[in-house]
Amino acid sequence: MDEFARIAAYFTPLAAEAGRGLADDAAVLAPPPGRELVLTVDQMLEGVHFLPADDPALVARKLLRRNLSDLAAMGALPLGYLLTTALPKTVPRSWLTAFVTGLAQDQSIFGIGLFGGDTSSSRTDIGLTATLIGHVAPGQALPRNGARAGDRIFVTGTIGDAALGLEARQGRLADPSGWLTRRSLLPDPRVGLRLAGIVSAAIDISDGLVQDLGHLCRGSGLGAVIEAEKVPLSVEAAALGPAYLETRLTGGDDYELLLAVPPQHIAALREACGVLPVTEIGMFQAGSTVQVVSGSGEPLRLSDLGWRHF
Ligand SMILES: Nc1ncnc2c1ncn2[C@@H]1O[C@H](COP(=O)(O)OP(=O)(O)O)[C@@H](O)[C@H]1O
Ligand SMILES: Cc1ncc(C[n+]2csc(CCOP(=O)(O)OP(=O)(O)O)c2C)c(N)n1
Ligand SMILES: [Mg+2]
Ligand SMILES: [Mg+2]
Ligand SMILES: [Mg+2]
Repeated sequence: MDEFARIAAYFTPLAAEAGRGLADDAAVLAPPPGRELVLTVDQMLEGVHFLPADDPALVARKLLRRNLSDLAAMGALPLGYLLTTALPKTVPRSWLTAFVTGLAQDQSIFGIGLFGGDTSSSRTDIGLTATLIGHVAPGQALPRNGARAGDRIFVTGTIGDAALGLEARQGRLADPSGWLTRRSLLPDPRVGLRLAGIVSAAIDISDGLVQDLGHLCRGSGLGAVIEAEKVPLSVEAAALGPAYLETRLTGGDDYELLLAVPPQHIAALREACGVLPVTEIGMFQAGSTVQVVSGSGEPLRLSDLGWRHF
């Protein structure tokens, strides 16, 4: 099947109205009236972001969800996406069928459609990119640079499951319930929370809690202190014991939100998050470094702060 047959068979059925049946040279999108557009792009590369044997449906969904998480960090709601695929000849049709099934599933869950994309071939590894387009009320996008000294640091959900899940998928630790593996393969982006006017800064955790907190600190011209024992962890992660603390704090792939919250807004934050757990883990302060301390205030030495591409 050549590129054009493949687009028609697999991708045209996923197209949103703005995608014009994938029949024109580009998409034409009418932004929701009175809203600002929010644009983000992230890649999924075989061997870097996913394992060659991973279920293609889950690869597709994680591709969308990693981008949806960036929209969530901006306080934006999603509209749709552009997709690029670079596939080697060896990829069977069954891979593509599963891949588009995953896309369709998350399109329906998150209410998004496909606007268009680009298809090319790859010599060896699979390369995938999604550009998500969302919208936000004018001036309400959540910045990384708005934190103030004294703002409390909150995270959604639990931290560290995905990094442990990757270890499990690579056979380096046991995951009897499958929960850690699930969190590594299929993150839950926190889209739809109404955080504008409540949080002073936001970022999603992709590289690891400590490194991404460093990005908020740099953006806001501050330092921060967090208490390691306060970082929320799942029952499954807790069962592995303290040996995995550093992995949890720096491993990344969490796609939870890390938020700066003025103390007087904490009740409003909890209200906005409803049943989604949010946990206070520390505070912003004058300075420029991220300190991780134990309950007794002892500083923790981390050998690595988080994921970085070379
Ligand atoms: N190759 C690139 N070209 C242009 N902008 C980039 C590139 N890579 C990253 N950025 C921008 O740099 C910032 C940080 O990127 P990144 O670390 O990928 O953020 P995130 O973890 O939220 O995906 C974002 O504003 C992103 O748009
Ligand atoms: C095979 C494999 N190895 C390693 C990882 C872990 N990993 C890869 S990239 C990454 C950080 C997030 O990816 P990045 O491309 O930096 O996304 P962004 O920060 O731009 O959202 C992590 C934790 C993985 N998910 N899969
Ligand atoms: Mg990125
Ligand atoms: Mg991000
Ligand atoms: Mg990154």
